[in-house]
Amino acid sequence: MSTALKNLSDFSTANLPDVSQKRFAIVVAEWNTEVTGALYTGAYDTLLKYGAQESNIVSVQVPGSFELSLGAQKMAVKADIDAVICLGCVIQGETRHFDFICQAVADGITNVSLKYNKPVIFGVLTPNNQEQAMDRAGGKHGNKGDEAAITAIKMLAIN
Ligand SMILES: Nc1c(NC[C@H](O)[C@H](O)[C@H](O)CO)[nH]c(=O)[nH]c1=O
Ligand SMILES: CC(=O)[C@@H](O)COP(=O)(O)O
Repeated sequence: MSTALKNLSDFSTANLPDVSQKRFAIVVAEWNTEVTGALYTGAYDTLLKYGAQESNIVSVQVPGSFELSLGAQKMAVKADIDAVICLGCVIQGETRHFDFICQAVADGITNVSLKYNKPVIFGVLTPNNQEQAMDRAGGKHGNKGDEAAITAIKMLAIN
């Protein structure tokens, strides 16, 4: 498997832009809070590590990943928000509900980003089970929250 024993958060941090004056919104789904909380910590700490100011990070919770798109839109519409990071974890159940949520949130977040011409980052895990989720929220495959924060920073370098 392509991800076996691989740290998926092994990304380049060369040539990152100065984001000391940039304002970020982090929108977090409450579902699977053990996972999304770890994603949030990863994203928040990574933003600070690479130059963002605590006072320039706005955090918002939504009930589930399906609501991330509206949460992102409520943040992206604000003139003083430069980038939005969406964090969630949708775990496959017995039915096709998983498919509809994942597709809806991927499409919804993309539409918000294009509508407001701002980075809106898809930091949503879509694992088959809890173990796969934890592996990507600070486990052996890294932290998708870290990746999402770095992605937001890198996108702000594009004018
Ligand atoms: N099963 C998961 C959900 N389900 C809830 C939906 O996201 C949504 O809140 C509901 O359908 C009402 O609109 N959400 C997750 O984030 N993760 C899941 O595993
Ligand atoms: C992805 C989900 O919404 C999940 O909780 C649904 O589980 P199920 O498909 O077994 O109803």
